[in-house]
Amino acid sequence: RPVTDADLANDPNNTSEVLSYGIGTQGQRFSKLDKLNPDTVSKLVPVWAYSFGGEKMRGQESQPLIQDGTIYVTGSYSRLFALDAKTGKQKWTYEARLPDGIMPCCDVINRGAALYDELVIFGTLDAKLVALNKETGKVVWKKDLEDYKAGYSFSAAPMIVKGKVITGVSGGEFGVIGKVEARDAKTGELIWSRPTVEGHMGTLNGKDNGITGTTNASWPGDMWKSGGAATWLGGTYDPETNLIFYGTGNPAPWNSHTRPGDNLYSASTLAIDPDTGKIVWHYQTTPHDGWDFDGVNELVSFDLKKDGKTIKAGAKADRNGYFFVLDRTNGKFISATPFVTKTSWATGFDSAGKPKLVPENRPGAPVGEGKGKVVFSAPSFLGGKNWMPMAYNPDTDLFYVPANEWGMDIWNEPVTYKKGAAYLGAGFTIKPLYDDYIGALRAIDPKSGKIVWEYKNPAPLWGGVLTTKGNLVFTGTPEGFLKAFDAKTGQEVWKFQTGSGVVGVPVTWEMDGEQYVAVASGWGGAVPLWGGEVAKKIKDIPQGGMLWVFKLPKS
Ligand SMILES: O=C(O)c1cc(C(=O)O)c2c(n1)C(=O)C(=O)c1cc(C(=O)O)[nH]c1-2
Ligand SMILES: [Ca+2]
Repeated sequence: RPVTDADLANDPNNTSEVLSYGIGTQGQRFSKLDKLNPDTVSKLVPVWAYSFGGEKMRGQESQPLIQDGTIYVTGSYSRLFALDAKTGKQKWTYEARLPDGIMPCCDVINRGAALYDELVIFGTLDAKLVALNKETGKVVWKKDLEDYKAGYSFSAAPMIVKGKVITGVSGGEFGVIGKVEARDAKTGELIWSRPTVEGHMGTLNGKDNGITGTTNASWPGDMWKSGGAATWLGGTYDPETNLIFYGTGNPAPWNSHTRPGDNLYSASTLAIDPDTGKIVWHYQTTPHDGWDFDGVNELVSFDLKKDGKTIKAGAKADRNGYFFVLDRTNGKFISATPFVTKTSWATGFDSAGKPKLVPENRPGAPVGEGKGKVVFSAPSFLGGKNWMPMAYNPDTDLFYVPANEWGMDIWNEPVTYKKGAAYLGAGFTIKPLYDDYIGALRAIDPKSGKIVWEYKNPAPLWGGVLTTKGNLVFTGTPEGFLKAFDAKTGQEVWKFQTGSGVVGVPVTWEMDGEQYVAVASGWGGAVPLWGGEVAKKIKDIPQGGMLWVFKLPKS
């Protein structure tokens, strides 16, 4: 059965399939299934598991897709697996032949695929987009997103919007130019391209489509030519406003003293017209970022019911430690509240949506050829929240945010741009803030920003979240568990040990009247590579690479 635009629009209501990253393009990660609930979840049992195999046991961040009885799940090293959803029997696999020179910053991960028509589409670490026939696994088309030798890479799940496949790029740590692009999903032909650094020209149907921003005034000199703002996490799409929401990463280099100004459109959320690639509004969560506070986190559409009104809102739990609520029709700031215990870089946000900065907590300018003043900053550059997606439950009216409590020593160093080389101009060591936990799954009331409940986890949380009509919240832990919580109270109601750290994104669906849950297990991602003292603390977590599938039996 081919996947149509109508199927994708209906994804949040179709409980027998999961056709898109986010369980619907709005990204709520809410399932309408309720057979599994706090009363029945103790009966949830594993039915099969599948090994991603070989020596390639590394970070498995993928969200599986389920269509017509088949599971499509990506694995580390740019691999895609099609499996029979009932039995786990392998239908076909695809493995990208990756060149030696790829430069992913943060492990060899992949976050998932997109389904459209007869195709399953995913991106590879050498910055290519590949469309495979979903029945056979044969390549139908393949396109270069960018030049991997310049530091471009790809790790996100693509998104389908009205017949177009929407993608970003990774590479912010190499001074690439971020961009959002739309291609004809059936052919891969480029329709529009929108750079995310002010001063660069967009394209529409092969013609110039206007310079991004008005001028490059928010960047000094030539700094905009290697300005970063990588769109590495992928976006969400809201059919009600017909807008694509895309986050942008850190400005390059990290050393902010090289680039006085706001450095638009880095560390921002952009609202983009899916038909033309024009930026309709933007909101910058960290102006003139100096801490690697990539603003890529997903903007999740929801109805904000406040003061007797219903506002078409969007929420974003940002790497900088603040939970933002915006009017998604126009980008107007509504609120920003901290969702971690310490935000040293800013004391809050004013009513216009500008951060109240703490200037002495910005790492100092390099002194001559030497490093500048070291500051202790919280959150660390790995963020109050990183890539792992939150979930929103319209019944509890709560967001469930996978947060982390950590800080860093950070300092600046001199740096010059060189194509394909790391472009940071900074050094750092990440440190835990508390002895007993780093990770915290927090239930946040979007009306007040208040934390309604929290679950504390010793290791940093690095997996995505799922919530259900059955009053449950699922997420994984690096200690190896997939866990379920009561969505209203936060009480832990179920757990299962998968054998390796869970940094995947769980999904649920129904087959033959039984509710299923699937999650990928396999420790990895940025923490073991960049986590400093935290990485040392958790160095004994075993590697892995498995898809686990569970169900609630009929009897
Ligand atoms: O600026 C970028 O282009 C970029 C890309 C990625 C990526 O593609 O995974 C990460 C980051 N930055 C990053 O800063 C980061 O902390 C990070 C963590 C992870 C991960 O998957 O664990 N990826 C990335
Ligand atoms: Ca980054």
